[in-house]
Amino acid sequence: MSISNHPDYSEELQRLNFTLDYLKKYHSYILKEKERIDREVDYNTKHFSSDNSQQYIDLMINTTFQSSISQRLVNIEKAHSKPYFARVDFTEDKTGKYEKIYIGKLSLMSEDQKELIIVDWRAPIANLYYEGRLGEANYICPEGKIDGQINLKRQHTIEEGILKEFFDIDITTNDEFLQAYLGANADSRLKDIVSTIQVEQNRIIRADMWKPLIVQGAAGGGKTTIALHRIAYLIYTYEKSFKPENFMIIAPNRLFLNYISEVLPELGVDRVKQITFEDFASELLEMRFNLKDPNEKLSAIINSRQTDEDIKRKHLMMKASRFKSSLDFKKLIDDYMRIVEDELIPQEDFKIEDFVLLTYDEIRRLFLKEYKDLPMMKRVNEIKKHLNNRLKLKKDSILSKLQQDCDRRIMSLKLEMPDSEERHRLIVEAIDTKNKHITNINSYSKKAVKEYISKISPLKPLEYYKRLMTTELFDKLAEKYIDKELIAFIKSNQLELFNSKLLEIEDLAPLTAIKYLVYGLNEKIQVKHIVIDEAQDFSLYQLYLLKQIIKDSSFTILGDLSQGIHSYRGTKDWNEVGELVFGNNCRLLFLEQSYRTTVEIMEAANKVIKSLEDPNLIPAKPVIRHGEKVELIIKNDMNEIARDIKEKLDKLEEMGYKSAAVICKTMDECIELRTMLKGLGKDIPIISGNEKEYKGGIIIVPSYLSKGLEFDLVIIANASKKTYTNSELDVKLLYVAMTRPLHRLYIYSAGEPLELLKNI
Ligand SMILES: Nc1ncnc2c1ncn2[C@@H]1O[C@H](COP(=O)(O)OP(=O)(O)OP(=O)(O)O)[C@@H](O)[C@H]1O
Repeated sequence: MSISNHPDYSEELQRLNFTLDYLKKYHSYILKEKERIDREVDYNTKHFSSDNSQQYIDLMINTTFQSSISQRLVNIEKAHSKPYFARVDFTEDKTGKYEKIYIGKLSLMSEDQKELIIVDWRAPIANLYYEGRLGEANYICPEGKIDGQINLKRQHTIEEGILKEFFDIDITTNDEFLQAYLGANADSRLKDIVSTIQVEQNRIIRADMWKPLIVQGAAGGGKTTIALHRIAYLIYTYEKSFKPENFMIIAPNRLFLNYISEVLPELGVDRVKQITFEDFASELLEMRFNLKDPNEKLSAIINSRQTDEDIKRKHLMMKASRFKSSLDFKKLIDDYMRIVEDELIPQEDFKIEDFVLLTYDEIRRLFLKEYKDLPMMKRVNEIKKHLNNRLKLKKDSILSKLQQDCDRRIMSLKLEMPDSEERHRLIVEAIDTKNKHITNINSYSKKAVKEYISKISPLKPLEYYKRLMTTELFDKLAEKYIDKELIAFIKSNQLELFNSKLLEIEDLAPLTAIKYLVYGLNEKIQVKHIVIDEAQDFSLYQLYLLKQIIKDSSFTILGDLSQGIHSYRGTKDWNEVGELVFGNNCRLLFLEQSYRTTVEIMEAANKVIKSLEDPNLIPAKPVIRHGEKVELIIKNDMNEIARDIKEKLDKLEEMGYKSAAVICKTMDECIELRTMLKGLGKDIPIISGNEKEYKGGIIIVPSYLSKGLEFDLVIIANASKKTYTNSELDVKLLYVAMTRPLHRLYIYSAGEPLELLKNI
């Protein structure tokens, strides 16, 4: 039925036109306001006088206002094309008031401030749309729980300000809206999902900010999307207490950051810190470094063409990585820092001439006990204050003691010796000696503290780390955790890295810990809530460190253990994270439903991951969206496969798809296949992980770099027995690759395929 025949059509049309008119009026009002503020800021900046404190305050307020009004203007402009996406009619039990709530991405009040024309999706009342069903419902707002009845739930499709469709629903689950959304093609950027957020996702978005939250989410469960919506929600809810700059999302690489870059602006939020762990560590360390590509290690581990020597080295590499990522390594660093701490203060009293002002024991007590909670160099600052105070306090009494000693000496000379030249000489000598002491003390006291403190010479964090990792000290401290072979391997590997002026990702947590313990945190860092995506690849040490150093910050940690392809250094069990990082004071929530792909593809991927028989790896439940069966195509060699892939990709548009990825296990295989395809006249770029932007279209990508991304169609280039094994890592890589497509999955095999694929 055409919507124009719907009994409510004219009401809905009228409402839309009214809203659009109102938005236009509001837009020109805000624009005028913005122009006024711009003029004021401009005037105050040009005529700024540092003596005028009121002017300074006005300027500060107006500049803050300037940026929020600009954001508001952008949001209003965006709302012109789609001012709202849903309506909920709600009758409040207590007052009997019947409200028609239109939900959009921003809130809009009527001029008299009496009516909400659009309610922001993040407002408490909007929760009715996400969680409530027709009939009895309630929502929680600052005034408490509001009970009532939902009389209508309606979804609207509005494009460019034109009402295309609307339909009524009960629960916001697997409805037509969601189906239409999921059936669409993959973009080169992740998109917002405000109109189709599901109940399990909504609970994560709206969970209490102050309780650390860990989310185990299936592939395609919406973790990344939800992480960004949660940030937008928290910024809205805590608008009065925090600025967007206080929120930070840590993502695996810059390509991924680019992929997610449009969601927050779409949600009307900007200035949120979006960063990789490497870049954040660089900010914390206040230093630049060259990082060895972590994927190089992974490539070496997963390379299928290996000699016995390679295999031995690979095992050592994994063990070394696991140790350097563990909390045992944290303990080792703590032990080391205790040695550093012990050596830092000079083993001498603080004195002037022979007068002891503060004993070494007293200084040591201040350093190790009194100020033990401060970073070492901050403790030194406190000690400096003590030394200065003690000097001020004691100097006069030292001087008067010298005077008294001298007077006493003169008196006794006078009593004991007859007046003689000798007595005169001795008296003059006593006075000279006293005066010399006084001059010495006066001049030395000016620099005494400085001199004492200058004997404290801390190294730079990297120097401390090098000292530990390349000397006997490491053998001594590490022997209680690991064997000699591993100690030797770690040291020689570390030396190689230092000689090439490189660090590896496992070095960043210990280095940052050293910096933090010796110097403290960069004070410009003002993060209050940290969201970590793909957190399964974070080590316990990394998570522990973030929790330790950003003390009053709260956390949302999202990941999927089934995709833990760096599990030799990453996390294998969320309960362990909960216990060891958060002392069990956290919530663990699950996203079991997968929205990305079809039932057919998800079922095939589940069969693969289930082969690991790990109870921590929970299979994903696909949303009911059917598609073509997964095709396993066996060819004789890669040349045949390349020819077939070319044919498929040539038909991409014909099949109605926009994006496709050819996924190989390793980078070497990508390069090989690319050359073959080029020889066939098909030039496809390879994603190497260093790109700053993903432009969509067709790409070749190694399995480990495809994580987090999605494509309409995916081709796994070669899942033969020779390429993949049944090892945990290989199975997870295959699982990651298989869960990237939205619509179609082809798996090729040169020769016999991996056994566990045979029954898909
Ligand atoms: N409620 C929803 N409504 C519409 N689309 C959704 C919903 N939830 C997730 N999606 C879509 O599902 C896809 C997967 O989302 P996302 O990439 O956030 O998941 P993920 O859990 O991070 O996946 P992975 O771990 O596999 O990388 C995206 O296209 C996203 O838009």
